Amino acid sequence: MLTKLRSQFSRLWLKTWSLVFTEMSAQEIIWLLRPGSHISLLSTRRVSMIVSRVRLIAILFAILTPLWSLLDIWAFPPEIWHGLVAMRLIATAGFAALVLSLRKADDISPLGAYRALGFLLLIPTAFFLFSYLHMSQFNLHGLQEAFGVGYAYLPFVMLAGLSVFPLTAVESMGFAAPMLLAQVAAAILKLPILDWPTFAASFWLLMLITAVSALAGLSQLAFMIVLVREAMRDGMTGCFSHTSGAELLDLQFIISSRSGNPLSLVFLDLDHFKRVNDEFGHDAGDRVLTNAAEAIRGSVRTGDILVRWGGEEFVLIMPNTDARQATVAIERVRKAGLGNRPDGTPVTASIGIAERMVDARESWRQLMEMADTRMYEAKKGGRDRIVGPLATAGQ
Ligand SMILES: Nc1nc2c(ncn2[C@@H]2O[C@H](COP(=O)(O)OP(=O)(O)OP(=O)(O)O)[C@@H](O)[C@H]2O)c(=O)[nH]1
Repeated sequence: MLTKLRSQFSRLWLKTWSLVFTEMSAQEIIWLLRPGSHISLLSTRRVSMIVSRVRLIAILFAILTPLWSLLDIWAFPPEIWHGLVAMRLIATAGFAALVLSLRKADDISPLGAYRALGFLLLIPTAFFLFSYLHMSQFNLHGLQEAFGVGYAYLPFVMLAGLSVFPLTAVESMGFAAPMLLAQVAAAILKLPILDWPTFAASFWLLMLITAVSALAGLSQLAFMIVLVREAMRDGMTGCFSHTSGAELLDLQFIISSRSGNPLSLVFLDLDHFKRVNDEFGHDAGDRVLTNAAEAIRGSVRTGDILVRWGGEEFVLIMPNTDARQATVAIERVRKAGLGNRPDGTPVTASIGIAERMVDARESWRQLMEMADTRMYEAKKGGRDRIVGPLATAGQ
């Protein structure tokens, strides 16, 4: 029942937003809804953006929160400002602790980013509740009342602040919910400043601000998704670019080491490619490259990752594939062909294969070096052949 409802909601979400974000694919629009299926490159960029913004806001608040005490001292009698200043100092310590905990932002996980953002919002939410509770014990008039009402605006500021984070719709709702509940709690505590008509009006406004913030967060995320997609792919061949390929390989190496599953890496360098450029021109060379990439992709599993590593060099990352399986797959690629040169002769490649376990490599760079060395062996051995950890397969 719940699954059916969820899939119906996803379909409705897809239909609605594909009218707005026309440049995004169906999968990318689902990424705007919830983070579950985000690709790792998007996750890492999002985590670092969330964390750096949390850090910036926490630094600002760690400075402004104690400074505001001067106004409290000026506006309120000691019995009120004593409590307020004490709470401000606790909040400042919280913000400072948050900044310190985010010093090493490089190795923060998505969960760590959630925790940081949650903590950033928790401090003012708690401050709002306690300050309101504290001030409700006093009868405020004139300027003091104006200052007191000012405290009631804190949830508005916090909810508006959510808009600076590239959050999915589900995340925005999740982070806004405790602040909305804090507002409800403040009303239930029957605070003197907040009567029911005022509460209803302000709650309505809070909901509107939440919706606008969520929309702003979604737009940021949409922009980020498009940027990541463009940076990820090599525009000409459609393969993963060198940078994203290196990140994906790093991730696959970690997954493979943890799970104990094999990971094969294939280095393919097209043979005598310079001659195509020299004899038929650069455009013909580009077509040969695009056709070769297409041919490789067409002959391997969908889970395999094809990267354009350099000019006429391709790297194929094969998760859960041992050296024997990789050799079989690459033989299949060679058999299917890599397309033709403009003169009709088949395109060939010198291929090096390395596998994490059988080659006992400790990092993806070592594995890459091994595959690269073997590719050169294949070149030296006469080209159009595979050199792998098991055997050398020639023409
Ligand atoms: N058309 C085209 N050519 C490129 C591109 N990137 C690199 N190249 C060319 O690829 C050629 C690679 O030449 P070499 O490294 O000498 O290799 P090769 O001619 O394939 O010879 P072997 O690798 O030894 O078989 C150079 O001429 C580059 O200019 C590209 O995007 N498009």
